[in-house]
Amino acid sequence: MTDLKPKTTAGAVDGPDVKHMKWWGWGVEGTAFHHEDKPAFAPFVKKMVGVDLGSDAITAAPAFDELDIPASRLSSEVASSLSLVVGEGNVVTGDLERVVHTYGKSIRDLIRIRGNIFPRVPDAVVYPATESEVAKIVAAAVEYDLVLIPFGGGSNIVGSLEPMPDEERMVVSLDMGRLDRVLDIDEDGRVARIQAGAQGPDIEEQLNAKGWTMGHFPDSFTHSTLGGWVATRSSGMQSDKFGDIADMTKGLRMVRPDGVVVIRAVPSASTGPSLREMILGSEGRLGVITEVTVQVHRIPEQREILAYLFPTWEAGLAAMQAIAESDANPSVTRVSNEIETEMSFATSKESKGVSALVMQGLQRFLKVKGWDLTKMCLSFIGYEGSEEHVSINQKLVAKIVKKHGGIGVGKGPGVLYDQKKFDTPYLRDFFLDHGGAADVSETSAPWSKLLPLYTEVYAAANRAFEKVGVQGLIMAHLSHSYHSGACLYFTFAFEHGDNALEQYDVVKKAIQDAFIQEGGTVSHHHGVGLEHAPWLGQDVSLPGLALMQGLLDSADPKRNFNPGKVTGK
Ligand SMILES: Cc1cc2nc3c(=O)[nH]c(=O)nc-3n(C[C@H](O)[C@H](O)[C@H](O)COP(=O)(O)OP(=O)(O)OC[C@H]3O[C@@H](n4cnc5c(N)ncnc54)[C@H](O)[C@@H]3O)c2cc1C
Repeated sequence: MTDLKPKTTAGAVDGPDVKHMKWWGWGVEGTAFHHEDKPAFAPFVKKMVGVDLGSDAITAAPAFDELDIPASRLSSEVASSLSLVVGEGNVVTGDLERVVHTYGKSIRDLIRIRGNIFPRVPDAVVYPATESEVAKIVAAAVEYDLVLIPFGGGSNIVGSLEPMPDEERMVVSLDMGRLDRVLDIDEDGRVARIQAGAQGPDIEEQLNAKGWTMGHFPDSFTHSTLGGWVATRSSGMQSDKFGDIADMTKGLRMVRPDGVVVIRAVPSASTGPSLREMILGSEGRLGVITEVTVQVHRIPEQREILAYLFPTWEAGLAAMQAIAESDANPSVTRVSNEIETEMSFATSKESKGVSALVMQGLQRFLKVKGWDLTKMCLSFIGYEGSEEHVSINQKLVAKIVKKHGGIGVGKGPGVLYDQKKFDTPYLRDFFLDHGGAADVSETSAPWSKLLPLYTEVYAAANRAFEKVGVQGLIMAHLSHSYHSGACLYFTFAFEHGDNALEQYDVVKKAIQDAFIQEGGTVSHHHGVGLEHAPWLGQDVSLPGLALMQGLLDSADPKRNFNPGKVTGK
């Protein structure tokens, strides 16, 4: 459990036993990134962005009692009404709880938290335990004209949670964390009914205990919820095999003021415009998702992630496309560009003894083959299923890798990648401590457009770095492959000045503009929130945006449900 004890919160009330991340950053207290055993990391960061990790932290998070948190505006009438529904201990107005529920975890959010920027904070956090309690809170939201913001794990990075700064009405954050159970597994239909507030580890523990897995593993897995995944159209790293959350979601229940929308879990339906699809990605604007029926799979007999190296980024991309076109069916296809590859090696522990010799031998071998090692790209490909399936697929992929000039480097790096995959987010807070800002932007585009898009994103980001006067780093990987194209995931970083938010906005805008200009989408899996809303009209067309706004306006005429998100209105 995260240590959520505030330093000073006059009038704070302890909430129920629901897991939250630390108020100022990613993950749990007491866990942090460090680089003492990674000798190549500090020199890499110094070379790429000029930040000196050897110096003491310069922008550590403030003490909680230094924050200026607007007082709760919850009226005693509304407090009593909500307490009647969920019990007094589950209506929390303490400052710490309200701050934890204000933002997600984007770099904008982290900078604002460290900068003591809290224009509007929820006035209360309410913890329902059942769907009928959710229904009564939804009714209260309409009756008292409250703003209700469903809260999952608070991990989104697009501004999907923050109350609008000029919101005059009372704002209630509806924390779904007590609805965290797998309710039922239909072994014939291979679907499970799961409560929306269940976090990734809750889900997998309960399913694994019965021999099943959902197979949804976003990088934020440890701190995000099923309801949040559905409400943002999330995608996990094994989507090549299991699909995105939109594919996995077969049915759901969503509470609205006029009752519960029930999407039954049938294999496929021809029942007019898809309500299921309308609710996917709705970011709390159409109602509160209480339960989702997802497809599940037997825990595979065998699971392996193998590492490969390609001589260039172009070769790596071409190999991923060829794998997508082939009969192979891997669970993960991922290839990093040369800078991200260098970063991966820089964040590895120093090789010693036999592994150092192997590494040196490999480098000599690749040089003899004519590789320029500064252009080399690291790839991970995952395999899951029966022993036979894994073996056949590894053979199919090996042929494709060879054809594209790559080589296999075995299981070792894949095992490490698999073990460390959920630790990377801690790096951002550490970097921020040292005056560096880092964030991500992701898109998807058809195979034929990926390389031109990649080239333009690089050029646009570098122009933006120059404009704001920083030495910036941008790196990329292909993270999810589809029949028709793939997701490209960019990470950018720079040493920020006093105007970090303005600098960030310039770089982020340059990248998002390039996505749209080059035929990509505004977001492959992070959703829209407030952050991506300015590009939505260009992405879905203006008539498309008007249609979406029409749906939101008619579904929520008084704008009680997370107003402002997705469409910006
Ligand atoms: C370090 C890091 C790594 C990430 N990696 C990935 C990744 O690999 N893949 C990926 O897809 N995303 C990733 N994300 C983004 C984020 O984890 C996802 O957007 C996730 O789906 C959010 O889930 P959550 O439970 O935290 O939702 P929250 O952040 O709490 O909420 C997000 C939105 O969903 C709404 N919502 C939440 N629950 C409900 C509900 N029950 N009913 C209705 N609306 C609801 C909220 O109102 C809000 O609008 C990452 C984020 C970070 C910080």
